[in-house]
Amino acid sequence: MKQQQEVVPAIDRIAVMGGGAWGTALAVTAIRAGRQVTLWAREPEVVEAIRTSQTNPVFLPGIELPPGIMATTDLGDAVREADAVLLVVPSQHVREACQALKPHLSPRLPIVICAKGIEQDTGLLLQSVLADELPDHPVAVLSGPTFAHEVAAGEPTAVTIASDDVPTAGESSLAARMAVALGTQTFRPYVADDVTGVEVGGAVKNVLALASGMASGLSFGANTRAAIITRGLDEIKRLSEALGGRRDTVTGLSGIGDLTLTCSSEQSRNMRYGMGLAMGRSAADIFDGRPVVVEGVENAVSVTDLARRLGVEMPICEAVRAVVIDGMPIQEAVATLLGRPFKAEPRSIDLLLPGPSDTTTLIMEDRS
Ligand SMILES: NC(=O)C1=CN([C@@H]2O[C@H](COP(=O)(O)OP(=O)(O)OC[C@H]3O[C@@H](n4cnc5c(N)ncnc54)[C@H](OP(=O)(O)O)[C@@H]3O)[C@@H](O)[C@H]2O)C=CC1
Ligand SMILES: O=C(CO)COP(=O)(O)O
Repeated sequence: MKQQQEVVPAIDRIAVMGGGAWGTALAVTAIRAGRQVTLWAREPEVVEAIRTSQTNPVFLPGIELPPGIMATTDLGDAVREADAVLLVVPSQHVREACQALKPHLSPRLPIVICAKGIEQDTGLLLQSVLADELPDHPVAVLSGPTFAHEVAAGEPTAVTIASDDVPTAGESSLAARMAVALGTQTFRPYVADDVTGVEVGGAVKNVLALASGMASGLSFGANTRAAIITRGLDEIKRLSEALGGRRDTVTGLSGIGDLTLTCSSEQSRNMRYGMGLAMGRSAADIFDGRPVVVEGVENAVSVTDLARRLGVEMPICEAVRAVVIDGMPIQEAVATLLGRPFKAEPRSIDLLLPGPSDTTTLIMEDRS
């Protein structure tokens, strides 16, 4: 008997869950790509502003939104007609967002994780949070070097979209279909299948950006930043491999791409937060009292908890945790980091290095 082939519908109607900077920028992108877009936001004032003035002054000030974004505070309305949902709430709220979404979703509606992080209470990647809460829904992850303002302004940007569904003959993977749905001349998705590697890159780079910001705040220059990026990439690679991610994913947009971006620009909230802390400023002062997500703070805990459990060494992330969670003075954290025994690069090579008792104690200069 001839088997009937499943017809996979094109993705045209997109629901965006989250009216922050990134959710709004992705809604703009989807409109530019010719999609129908409904954006759900918690805040009635965000919805009102998008409807009446085509702006989101709370989270994306200075950007005029294109016409066509339907905004709502009603989740059911947002996803009723959708062909796919972009999940763009902060990482620690992904589980509750899935629980809220669940009663409104049609069967097998694809979900695209656009947040970057690891759940603190469980140490789970967000794909596993979705597997817990929405097990019957295909999942993709969108990540990469993407400051929301630049994306919304239409500046050329490249991203990774990953899904690990195995396409059968004549079908494309979810990641490939999402790439077609969202891609434009200025927003260029690259398709991948290493969901774990892509997720780990996005979660860990936020913690490393705090370190880069702290270094800048201490007036350390380009050498220190390059060291943080390079050795930080090694931390991403180790954690990713321990979780089953592919080795070469770190060289892509969601790895070195996003890490370089976030560790090098004060547009990054994580980098700015680290800088501010090193200059003795409070969180409220750093962001002028605005509601801003700094993923690296909670993720300093989730990343290092997970790494400890897996026996993966992540010294820069550990130093960031010591500062932002345990209150260690930044100078002391830097001294601890630099005072470790010397290491081989790459770690796999067999070099006879002196043990800790032979290692000279490095004295940090006081730069305050
Ligand atoms: N901004 C960027 O350039 C990029 C951000 N990302 C990632 O996107 C995610 C969202 O960040 P971003 O949009 O920038 O953050 P914003 O700070 O701009 O906004 C966060 C949004 O999430 C909402 N929110 C907070 N808690 C909940 C919750 N429990 N349920 C539902 N919504 C909630 C906020 O609403 P409320 O004000 O009511 O709390 C707000 O609308 C993060 O994981 C970030 O790392 C990824 C790439 C680029
Ligand atoms: O993820 C981002 C860029 O890719 C945004 O970084 P911040 O959250 O540090 O602003």
